[in-house]
Amino acid sequence: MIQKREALEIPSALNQLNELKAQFQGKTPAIFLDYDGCLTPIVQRPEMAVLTDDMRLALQELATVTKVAVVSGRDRQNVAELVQLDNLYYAGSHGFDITGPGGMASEPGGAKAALSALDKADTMLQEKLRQVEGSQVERKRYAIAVHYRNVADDQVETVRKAVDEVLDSMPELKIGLGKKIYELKPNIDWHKGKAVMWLMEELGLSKGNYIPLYIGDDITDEDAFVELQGQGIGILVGEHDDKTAATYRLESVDEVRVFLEDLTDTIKKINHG
Ligand SMILES: O=P(O)(O)OC[C@H]1O[C@H](O[C@H]2O[C@H](CO)[C@@H](O)[C@H](O)[C@H]2O)[C@H](O)[C@@H](O)[C@@H]1O
Repeated sequence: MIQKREALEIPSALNQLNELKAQFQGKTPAIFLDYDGCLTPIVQRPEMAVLTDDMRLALQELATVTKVAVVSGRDRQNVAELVQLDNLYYAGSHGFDITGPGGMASEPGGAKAALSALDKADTMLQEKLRQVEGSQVERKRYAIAVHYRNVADDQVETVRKAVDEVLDSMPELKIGLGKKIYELKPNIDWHKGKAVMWLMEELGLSKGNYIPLYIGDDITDEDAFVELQGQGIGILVGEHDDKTAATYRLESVDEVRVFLEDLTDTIKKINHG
């Protein structure tokens, strides 16, 4: 039975570090990280969310001691270019498009069939929203984010209506919600949680020596928190509009970096017995 609580009811990962690490039970944590709101703060536009050198260094160090994957709603190529580290795994479009070191590349959710619907929806949305000031249509390979962060409050309904109209004519797609975005995604039972478990299997991490640890801030990260209850650790950054299935929380992107730096030292000790 999945447990969900208010974000403020769950303990801080930094305050309860020892308790959290006890759950590793000698296993090495494999690290799965969301990008926006986790590795970079939420900002006005997607192209402004740039990774700091400090965070990049923390990720680089971590990837020398364990497997590290960025699991993002962004386009996979886009997020890989923002992170700029080639020893990480990247799952883009909410886990539909995955690459990793050594030329690893896979699209395990089977989203290719939705490509032409996404192309059509992209064109329709660009057309419908051209007049809505502040709106932004962000095409990813296997999703479209319609941003309304910079849209006047009384125009947000117009954005939603345009999204619903497009979806009405496209059974291949479904809606997803996020922070000031409506997302159009393939209408397939695949999400970040399934992508995490797929990576655990594919990388041979499910055999008992690794425990998955996922950090994220948004509603789409809940699929991963749900998947990991009882078999891993979920950490929510900040809060979103709903209850969470994560078991710990971190306040901010800065706290994520501090936590990851500590984790690198801990994993070094685990790996050296
Ligand atoms: O799964 P994530 O890596 O967290 O990606 C989720 C969405 O993040 C981006 O949008 C969000 O961040 C923007 C920059 O801070 C912000 O302006 C926007 O309001 C947020 O919703 C990204 O642009 C989307 O494609 C991702 O789906």
